Amino acid sequence: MDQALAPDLSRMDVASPGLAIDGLGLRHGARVIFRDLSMSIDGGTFVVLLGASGVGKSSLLKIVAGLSRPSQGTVRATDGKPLAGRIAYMGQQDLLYPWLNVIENVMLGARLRGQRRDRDRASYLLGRVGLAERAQALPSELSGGMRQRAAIARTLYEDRPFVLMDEPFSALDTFTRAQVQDLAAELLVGKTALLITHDPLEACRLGHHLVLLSGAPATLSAPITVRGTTPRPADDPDLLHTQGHLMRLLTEAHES
Ligand SMILES: Nc1ncnc2c1ncn2[C@@H]1O[C@H](COP(=O)(O)OP(=O)(O)OP(=O)(O)O)[C@@H](O)[C@H]1O
Repeated sequence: MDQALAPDLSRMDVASPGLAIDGLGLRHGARVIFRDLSMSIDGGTFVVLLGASGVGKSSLLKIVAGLSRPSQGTVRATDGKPLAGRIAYMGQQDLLYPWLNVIENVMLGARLRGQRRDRDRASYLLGRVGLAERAQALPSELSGGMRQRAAIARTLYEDRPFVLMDEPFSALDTFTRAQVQDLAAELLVGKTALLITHDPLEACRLGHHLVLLSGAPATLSAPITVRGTTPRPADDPDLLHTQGHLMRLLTEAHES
């Protein structure tokens, strides 16, 4: 890729605001998924949320994204402005439009908002996720991992101050996963990000702070802070130490 074509994707001149999650509760029928969850995320920090399957992580992320309503509590941006329109959200389903090719899917947000589409930026991102050759393909012609990479490119294309991602790299092979993690760490510098993963290594490579959701009703752990700049190498001693600690906490949460 010609570097002259690379847009300035990691603008750091304006730091993103933070997020204030206050007293969130959620129930489905008689079942309380969580109650009174609170968390502050400083502007420009990358928080990773982990926890057992079914504990409520996606539900929490959807509430933060404004896609579902909590039974109680609030989510606010720390600059006091509305969150609506400032969030890039990538759910577990890629939600690619089947009738649009890959590059049109990447630029979908601009199309839906009636904005000018930045084809250079979309091409650059597709190159970085290894899909340059598949820009004209339809989603049905892609593998699961390729579809996920297209969805990641679409999320990063949005260039929003708040980025929420639900297991964005789960379908990727080990090598591609590390590459796309590196890209996310690079492009999300300065953004306020909340990412869900089941992979402790991924959490430790990318997160400034790691938070566990566990129990029924679920509660949030105190944040675990990982030292060093991201993306951390997989053999970084601080990373390995934190990964071991995290594994112990996840095992304890599973057994309790
Ligand atoms: N619309 C719904 N109606 C009823 N129950 C729901 C609904 N959505 C989610 N749940 C339940 O809420 C709980 C939390 O689901 P959620 O998808 O948030 O879990 P998760 O931690 O993200 O799981 P996973 O890691 O498997 O994605 C689950 O027990 C699920 O069955």
